[in-house]
Amino acid sequence: MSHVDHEKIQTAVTMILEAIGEDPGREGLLDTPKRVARMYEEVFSGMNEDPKEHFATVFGEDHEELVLVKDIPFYSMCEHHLVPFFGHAHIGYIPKGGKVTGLSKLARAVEAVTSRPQLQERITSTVADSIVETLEPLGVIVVVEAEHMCMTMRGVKKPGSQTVTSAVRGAFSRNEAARAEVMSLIHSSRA
Ligand SMILES: Nc1nc2c(ncn2[C@@H]2O[C@H](COP(=O)(O)OP(=O)(O)OP(=O)(O)O)[C@@H](O)[C@H]2O)c(=O)[nH]1
Ligand SMILES: [Zn+2]
Repeated sequence: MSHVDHEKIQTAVTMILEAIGEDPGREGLLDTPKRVARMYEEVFSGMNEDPKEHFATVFGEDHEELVLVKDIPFYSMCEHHLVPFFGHAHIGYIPKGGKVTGLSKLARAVEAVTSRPQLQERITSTVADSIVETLEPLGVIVVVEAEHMCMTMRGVKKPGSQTVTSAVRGAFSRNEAARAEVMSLIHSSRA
């Protein structure tokens, strides 16, 4: 069963089209309310997903050194304007006690958290806290870099501006050198 109410979205989209002076009955718009409902089902597919569930896959690998998955692309919807913001997430953690998770699970957690109306700060801290609560690592650092369409196509209109947020937990919050090392690795292959 779908987790979104398609009929409600269709009614709302029809009303928005009328409100802006469009004719929802014209040919090009006839299926638009249905399409938008399907699109919202897809882009908000993480509404009922707990990112922590992805960290159930744990390997008993004795690696108490940095694991960094960087440049994880994501798309999300800004909760203030319901327009996209998109960019990359970088996740580094230092496992403890053999609790090493599958690399793809870090990207899956990003997918779960970004697939709902969001704030960039909340994406960043939710991913970091999910890792802390499940893998109990020595440290976690999450960096998110994004462009917000509400700042580019409308409003202040500043295309190209990037918002960078970070969340640091455990060893990374106490150790400036460790933090600096991860930041340089994140940006190492950039032009
Ligand atoms: N902190 C934070 N702010 C965000 C995010 N996405 C969008 N915003 C901001 O949310 C704010 C909403 O401000 P409001 O004054 O309520 O709305 P507005 O009149 O549409 O604001 P403008 O965008 O300045 O035109 C704007 O400053 C957006 O840039 C986000 O992920 N984090
Ligand atoms: Zn916005």
